[in-house]
Amino acid sequence: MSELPKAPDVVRSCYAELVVTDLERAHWFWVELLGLHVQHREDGVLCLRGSDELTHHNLVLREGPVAALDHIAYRVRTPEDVDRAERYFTAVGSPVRRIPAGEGTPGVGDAVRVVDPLGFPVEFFHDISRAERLIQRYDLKRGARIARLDHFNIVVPDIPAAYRHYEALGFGCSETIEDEHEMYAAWMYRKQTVHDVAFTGGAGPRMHHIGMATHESHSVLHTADILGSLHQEGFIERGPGRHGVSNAFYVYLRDPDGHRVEIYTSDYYTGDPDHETFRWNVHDDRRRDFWGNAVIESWYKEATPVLDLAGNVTPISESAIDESATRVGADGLGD
Ligand SMILES: O=C1C=CC(S(=O)(=O)O)=CC1(O)O
Ligand SMILES: [Fe+2]
Repeated sequence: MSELPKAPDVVRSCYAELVVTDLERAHWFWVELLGLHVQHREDGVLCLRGSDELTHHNLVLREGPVAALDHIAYRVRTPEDVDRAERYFTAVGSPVRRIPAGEGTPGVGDAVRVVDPLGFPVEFFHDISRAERLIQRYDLKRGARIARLDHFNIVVPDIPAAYRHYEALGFGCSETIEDEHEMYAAWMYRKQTVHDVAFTGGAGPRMHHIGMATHESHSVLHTADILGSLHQEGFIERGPGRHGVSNAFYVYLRDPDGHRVEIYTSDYYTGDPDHETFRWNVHDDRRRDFWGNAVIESWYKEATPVLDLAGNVTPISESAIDESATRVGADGLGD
């Protein structure tokens, strides 16, 4: 097989574009409840960001008929890396579309969108509009006090294939869940934290969740308290709790369309060149919740469909393995 072109130099996971069926209802959840800042609004589109985000957005909500992931987006180091992404994904046989500045997502410059080998719609871009510095605008911080987007979690039927794809893009691996036969999950990074992307085993391609970072664990608790106060506790799916993997403090919510979001804080540094992968045994019931709390079935089974470059929902393939069927203490749902 001839040598592949050089992969693009990914800096970080930057934003996701989600299709929502009712933009006003989504505005209530993501802006009024969670406190994301509105950077841009136009007919049927909302561009939102956390307080630490210095570029145009971390989340784009676009009103449409079917709740789905339109694309996830990685920022690359240079404009030339957008060209590299186009060459690389063309060489691996992916559908590729170049999107000139002004013709794609508001605020984003020249970009390339692909359907990657895992079936996910992914954008690579460098140029994006700058935004007002809100890092110390404590007067504007509300709800979950979200700082920035931290990661994407994607559902894939073949975890080793996902691992190989992202390893080829230069991602490191911080943690895995394994046994002597299988890899059940993996967390991979380009920025120097636990992950930019994680893989959950299951029927896919589907989007499991977007992880939004907040600075303090009391903001995670405060998010749950706000929902309780509003008698909207039904939006809480899992947690609050302490993860085994990543050591982060977390709560998972489902938005009005069922899109899952994790409010996440206090993971750790992974930037040394010899950083070693920490491997959890699938039979350790502290792996997903360090206190041994059960992972409810919807967290393993439910996820968001993804669109192809034509905007059609991508069919999914079943997974050969099912972590939730592994009998492990509190969260084994199998026999
Ligand atoms: O961000 C994450 C960190 C850890 C976990 S887990 O539930 O601890 O595996 C899940 C997660 O991928 O959402
Ligand atoms: Fe996560």
